[in-house]
Amino acid sequence: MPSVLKKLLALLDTRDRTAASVVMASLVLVALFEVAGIASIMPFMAVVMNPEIIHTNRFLEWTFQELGFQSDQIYLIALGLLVLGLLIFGNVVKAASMWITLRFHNGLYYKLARHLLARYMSLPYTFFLNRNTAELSKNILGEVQTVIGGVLDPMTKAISSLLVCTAILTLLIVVDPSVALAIALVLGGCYVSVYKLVRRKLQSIGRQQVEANAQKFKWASESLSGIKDLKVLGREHTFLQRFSLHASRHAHNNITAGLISSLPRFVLESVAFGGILLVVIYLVAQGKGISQMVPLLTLYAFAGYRLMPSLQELFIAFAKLRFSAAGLDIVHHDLMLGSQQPGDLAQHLPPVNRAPLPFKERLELREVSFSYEGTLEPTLRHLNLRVMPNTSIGLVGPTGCGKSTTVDLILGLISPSGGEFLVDGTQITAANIRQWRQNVGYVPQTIYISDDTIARNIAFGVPDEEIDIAKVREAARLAKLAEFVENELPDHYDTAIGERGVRLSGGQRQRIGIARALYRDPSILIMDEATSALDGVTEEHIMDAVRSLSGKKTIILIAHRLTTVRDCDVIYLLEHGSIASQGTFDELMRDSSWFRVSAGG
Ligand SMILES: Nc1ncnc2c1ncn2[C@@H]1O[C@H](COP(=O)(O)OP(=O)(O)OP(=O)(O)O)[C@@H](O)[C@H]1O
Repeated sequence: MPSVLKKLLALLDTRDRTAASVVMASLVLVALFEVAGIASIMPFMAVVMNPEIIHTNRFLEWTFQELGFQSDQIYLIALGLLVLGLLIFGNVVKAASMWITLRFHNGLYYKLARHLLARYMSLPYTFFLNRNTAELSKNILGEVQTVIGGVLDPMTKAISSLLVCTAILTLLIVVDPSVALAIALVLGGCYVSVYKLVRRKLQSIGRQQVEANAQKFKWASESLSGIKDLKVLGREHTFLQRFSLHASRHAHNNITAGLISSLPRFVLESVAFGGILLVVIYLVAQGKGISQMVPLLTLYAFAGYRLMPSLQELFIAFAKLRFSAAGLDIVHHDLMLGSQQPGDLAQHLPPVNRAPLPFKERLELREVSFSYEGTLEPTLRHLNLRVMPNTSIGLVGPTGCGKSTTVDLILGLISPSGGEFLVDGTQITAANIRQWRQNVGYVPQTIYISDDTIARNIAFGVPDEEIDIAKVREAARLAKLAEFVENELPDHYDTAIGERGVRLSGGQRQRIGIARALYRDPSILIMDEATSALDGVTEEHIMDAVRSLSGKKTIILIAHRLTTVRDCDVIYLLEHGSIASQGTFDELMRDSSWFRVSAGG
């Protein structure tokens, strides 16, 4: 349990800790009012049973005289109203404390989820090559919820219940130490024994729950994103079964945890009821009269009425903490990824606008090697490549030879494990990569389309008020998309195109990708198989547009169809991760047999 507290505290910054202290202070107040409410019942009942006390008790007599009461009856009514007032005010304090707690918990939920998303986004691209994105979404949405609902909330409740229990028990000890001790031992002993019995089980199903939850998210997400293939192959049932397996395990674990949490209540209710009977027998045996017994019994009954739920809440809180600790482990671990501090994320996400890194002389990959994590053979080996500004180069080669990996390196998504990536002699590192990328427009093999309008998809990620519609149109014109958008779509650039662009054809999606890359008028345009989904005529149109940029922009083209790279100034032929040959189209036709065969000549 101390490690849970340590991890939770590590997630809080100074402001959160101050807020937590305010919550704690409010909980102490609640406990004090709780006990004051209970404590005031006994004297009140004693006075009701025997109004003579008003004059025999020095304090009561003093208040009677000082406040000028006319009769015992009026005094009794006033005393009753005072007790009622105390109870009502206690409940007002409780409501205020609940409000403070809710604000703290929900504020922290928002903050942790935001921090976790920011943390993931600040991590290098290679991190995402090894992690399932459905699992990451689950951590941001589900596990952060577990930290709040399963750790912070029960912890607050445990502290509050502990305070209330201690306050009530102190009161009972003041009134009658032996009975109070017996109550504490019986009730406390029952809960502690049950907790000891079930805590391992709770911890183990808690761990299973994290895994079941991750699998649930994964299969739900994969069933829906792969729906087209599933339908065609008729495999919906298999995916549904995979989802159901984990979803039902998740439900079962929840049932077990819920049952374990409420089990002691039933036992304890009988024990407590029996306890009251025992107290009566004990008092009768001591020869106490009814007028002495009623106030004391009222106190015990009321104390029990308050103590039992608090004890039960304390138990549930501990059970929940055990069950949810694994979720906290995940959030704590992932928030610390790549850093020691969870609170410094704003610095990790690079600033949006920085001047582009100058590219005036040459881009150079020098003796570059690269290996993916978990692979035996390096993907790139001693690769040397030079690109001069405003020239066009083509990257060709057999499938799997490392073309996309080379482009990822130029984009700074991965870093070379050997050799150097230089621009005008400056090494590209994490410190200047954002500035370098300001120069680059990139069209990948598969275009990510967001469930949004055409304009927002072209000016991707630009805040609405900053979208330059003239630039959107120009980019669409260059990507041969303008005619379709302006003549065929009902709302033109404001037409929504559905999740992942389901309302578009493959070629249209590809053209959105090209327009997106051109929107900010980059000085370097990198196209990775960007036209392979297009028909020959459209490809020719787009390549015409690309050719019209030659001499004005640096162009790097990856293409399977060698005619696409025909007009490039230099074509690099990659084989097994290094440059096997380079030259113009005609030179490679002359020198490379692979090139000749691929070109069909
Ligand atoms: N994330 C990854 N983890 C491990 N290996 C990878 C990863 N991505 C690519 N590879 C491997 O690296 C090699 C080069 O891949 P790359 O995508 O760069 O080739 P390519 O020349 O672009 O291929 P294609 O023409 O088929 O697109 C391949 O053998 C591939 O299996």
